[in-house]
Amino acid sequence: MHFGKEAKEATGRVVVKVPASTANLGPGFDSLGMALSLYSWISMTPAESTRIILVGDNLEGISQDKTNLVYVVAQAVFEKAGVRIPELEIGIRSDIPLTRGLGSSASAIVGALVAANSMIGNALTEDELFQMATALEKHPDNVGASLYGGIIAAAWDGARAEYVRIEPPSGMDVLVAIPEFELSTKKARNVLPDRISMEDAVFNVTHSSLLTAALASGRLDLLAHAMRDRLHQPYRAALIPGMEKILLEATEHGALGAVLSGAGPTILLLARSGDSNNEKLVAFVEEVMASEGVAVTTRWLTPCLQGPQVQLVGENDPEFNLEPHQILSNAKVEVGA
Ligand SMILES: Nc1ncnc2c1ncn2[C@@H]1O[C@H](COP(=O)(O)OP(=O)(O)O)[C@@H](O)[C@H]1O
Ligand SMILES: N[C@@H](CCOP(=O)(O)O)C(=O)O
Repeated sequence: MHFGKEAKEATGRVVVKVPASTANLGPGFDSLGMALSLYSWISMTPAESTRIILVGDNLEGISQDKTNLVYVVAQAVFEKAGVRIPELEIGIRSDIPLTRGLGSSASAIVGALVAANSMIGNALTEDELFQMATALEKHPDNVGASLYGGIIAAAWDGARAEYVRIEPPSGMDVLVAIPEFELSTKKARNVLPDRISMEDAVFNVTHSSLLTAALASGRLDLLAHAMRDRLHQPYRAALIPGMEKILLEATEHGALGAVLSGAGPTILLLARSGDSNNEKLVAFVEEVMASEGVAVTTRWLTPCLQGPQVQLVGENDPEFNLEPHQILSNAKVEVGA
């Protein structure tokens, strides 16, 4: 039983920084994921009574009681490890906008798993965390990318998830066009058909395989061909005005490839770093979305090469007595490896 040992260890504060993720990359539905240079932070410490503090503007509507996803996931870790820590002080800050297809839920799940596990001396293995995260999220693409960083190719059979991590090719930047409106993953999965034709299934298997191999071998020239999809994007297009035109025409404006990010509504474009056409690409995307009356925020990101970074703050550390919002609201908060 872990109780005595871990309960004693769980006295300090843990701060975890977790990357956002983009899933599918076009044809790799529920399989391919890439971590992005956009982050959320979770601080966690045992407390006399549970308090959940939300920091920043991106967490509106998130529950602050024991139904909160981060609290629930942390308790699942303690239960699996045989530890009881029912009351927690949790601070959450997220630069990842919610329900936009940038993996906010996966980042919250991975952050909660890693923070809770760090509190109890890493009683669970990384693989156990990946299995738990996949079962919670119901697909391994976002959680795998947030947990391992880089690009992951994964498969889940409902019982066990396996993955291979791929180092992202160098020289590749990521442009995201984030619409103002929200689209929950649940809603965007509900529009998918129960059955597809053999022709479309073959199209996706072949393109997903080519894409995985192209990413693994740095063949950026193949992305435009390989990032096409017939499994989910055509059905989701009706939910995202402007998406179809951007996906069709982005390569004419200098993109290496363009896809729906996760379940949307964010549109993600890959481009060569430092390409002189990159500002024109932004203008093209903004014009298309504006012509559809959709307000978007465009941002350049890069693939994030590492998973969660953990900082342990001991009880005697002066930082321990700061309020979570003081720790997390500092824009420069950087968590060491
Ligand atoms: N930090 C967080 N704490 C608690 N719940 C969160 C947090 N981040 C995301 N969530 C939950 O995940 C939901 C968004 O998940 P989802 O619809 O899959 O979109 P996405 O993961 O693409 O942002 C939010 O509405 C919220 O319920
Ligand atoms: N494979 C999933 C990915 C959902 O990603 P999210 O970031 O939108 O939650 C899907 O396409 O449904």
